[in-house]
Amino acid sequence: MTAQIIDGKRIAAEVREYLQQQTTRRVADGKRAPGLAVILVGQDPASGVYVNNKRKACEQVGFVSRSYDLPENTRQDQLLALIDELNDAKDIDGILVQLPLPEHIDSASVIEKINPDKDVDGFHPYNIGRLAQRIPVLSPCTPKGIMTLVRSTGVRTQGLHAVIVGASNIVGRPMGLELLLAGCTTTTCHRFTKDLQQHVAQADLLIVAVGKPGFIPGDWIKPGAIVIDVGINRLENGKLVGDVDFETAKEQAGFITPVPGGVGPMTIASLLENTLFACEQYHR
Ligand SMILES: Nc1nc(=O)c2c([nH]1)NC[C@@H]1CN(c3ccc(C(=O)N[C@@H](CCC(=O)O)C(=O)O)cc3)C=[N+]21
Repeated sequence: MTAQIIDGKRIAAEVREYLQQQTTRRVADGKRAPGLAVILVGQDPASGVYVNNKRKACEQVGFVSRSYDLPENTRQDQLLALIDELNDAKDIDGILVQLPLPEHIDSASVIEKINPDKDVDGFHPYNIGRLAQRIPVLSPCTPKGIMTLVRSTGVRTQGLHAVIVGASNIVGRPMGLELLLAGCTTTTCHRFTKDLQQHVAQADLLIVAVGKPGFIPGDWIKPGAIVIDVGINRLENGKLVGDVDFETAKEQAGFITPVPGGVGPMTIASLLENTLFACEQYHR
């Protein structure tokens, strides 16, 4: 069996097309375009690439993007003051602070400072709490994008056994909530999980977000499973690979996302969806 490739790049482009139409309509109606502020602290090269992709995507759909590139030695109180200013800015609907932040800044305090109505990353405890209670919400972009990718397969999610490998704040744990709400039976595996292989083998839907190249070998995967690879690992030869061994996995899976061109572009499309949602809900 050879898996169908879930083309995240194409699906993300379709989402952006829709958002662009909505934005054009808003502007034609005399309303302002959605505005996103993107804050990057320090010079991490990978973060730089992602942040530029976000800014480009914003402009492409007609949103206004405001960029803040702050030096590595920015103090926490300076960053909090900037967030305060953006919380009050009438033309800004979304505030994104790229993670990870430098060691001397406490990310939790920064995330909690963002007005939950402008928290387009969906990381604020208020929004995570709302997600847990199934109240419509700004939800974390990567899990949100993954739900769009899973829906694109046409497979009904109710009753599937979903196994998530990785329990981070930004992917694994909110992913578990999304899948639970979609009617899956969910298992979340993490560094202390015993016999990971046995859990992976049970997965009708497998989500892997650990950040280790080729961490899941193809022969662990249940035949016909939907496999979503969140990892983005750059090898020494410059090649980008996921956490799943793609070549062997595609012989087992029913559907699989590639890296690059899978979850990454969808994460950005979901960020734009959240920004339009924030604009329409809260700052008409
Ligand atoms: N506050 C915050 N929000 C985030 O959403 C956030 C973050 N911090 N920190 C880092 C992670 C990672 N992330 C990606 C976004 C796009 C691609 C992406 O466009 N990937 C391309 C390849 C990009 C490349 O060439 O390196 C692809 O998979 O095809 C990847 C990763 C968002 N994150």
